[in-house]
Amino acid sequence: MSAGTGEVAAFRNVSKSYGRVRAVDGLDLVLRPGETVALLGPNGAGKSSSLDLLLGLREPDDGTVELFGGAPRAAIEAGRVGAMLQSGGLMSDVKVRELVAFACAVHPRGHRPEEVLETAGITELADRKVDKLSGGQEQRVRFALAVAGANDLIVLDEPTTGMDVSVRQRFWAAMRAQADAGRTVLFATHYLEEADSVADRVLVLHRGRLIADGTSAEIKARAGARRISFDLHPEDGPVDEGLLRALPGVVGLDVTGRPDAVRTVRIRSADADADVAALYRAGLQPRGLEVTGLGLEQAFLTITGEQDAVETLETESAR
Ligand SMILES: Nc1ncnc2c1ncn2[C@@H]1O[C@H](COP(=O)(O)OP(=O)(O)OP(=O)(O)O)[C@@H](O)[C@H]1O
Repeated sequence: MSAGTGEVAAFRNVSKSYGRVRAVDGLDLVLRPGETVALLGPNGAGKSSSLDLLLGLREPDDGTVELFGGAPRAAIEAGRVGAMLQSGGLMSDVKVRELVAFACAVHPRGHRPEEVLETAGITELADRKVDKLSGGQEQRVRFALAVAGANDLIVLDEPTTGMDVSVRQRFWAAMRAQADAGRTVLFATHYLEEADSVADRVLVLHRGRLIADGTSAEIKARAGARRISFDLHPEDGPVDEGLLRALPGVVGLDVTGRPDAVRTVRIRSADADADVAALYRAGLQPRGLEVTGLGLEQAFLTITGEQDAVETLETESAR
């Protein structure tokens, strides 16, 4: 299958355990050409394990993983995939230029080494020994190795760890150029602002399960991306919590204050515009009304926190 159509990667009901730890749990996922996809999740959520499965570095216990409609190994041997992983040291006692030239030479569709050094912004490091680099410089060399050939899919595991702000910006500019060239980019990250600004699709893993999949805006909306807060005064009538809860975008509701005093209402909303309009239509007189946005970070904490609450309930009811 070509990179221009169909599926770049597919997980079909994939599970992987290490002893009693279920690192990946029933993962179903398809990546399509040209997508830039961020993989988010708390520590131990299964991000690295999923990437290892995708690259054929580990075999699933259940389910199947495909790259370009076939076995991961075949796609990798055909030079369709570039990867930048956390693990594995770089060769020691070689110069950056030599290492990059080697990666270009062995890649079935290798670029020119000078071009790769330029893309990764490491031309000035070319004559340095690989084992004498700082952590951030080493990351840039790993990046060069990931783009040494014309790949259809680039897989990056926490690529910007150790990079300073300017290197990080340069890195993402280079990555965007890869995506603009029609390549699919999949990256695991702990930096939610990177996911927010770079990815056009965000996946959230939690205890090996995919708990959210959508654009950053959709994920924020699902978490109740905006907060509406206001006061209701007792002289304006009693507070009808049922009415508030039934507003069209309400995801969460919190009402504080004594029934006979000023009550403060905080709403987590997926559609603040509709909720505010509905408040007035219902004849309420909200005072000091404020609508604030929720960042992806808060959205992420909200949905992973909600998932924890659901799992606790499930565990308790199963007892
Ligand atoms: N080789 C292994 N042997 C045993 N357990 C493992 C192994 N690799 C991962 N695990 C466990 O599997 C779970 C998922 O780990 P994984 O590294 O995939 O998560 P992650 O989302 O990448 O985490 P982090 O954000 O901390 O890098 C964790 O509980 C981890 O301890």
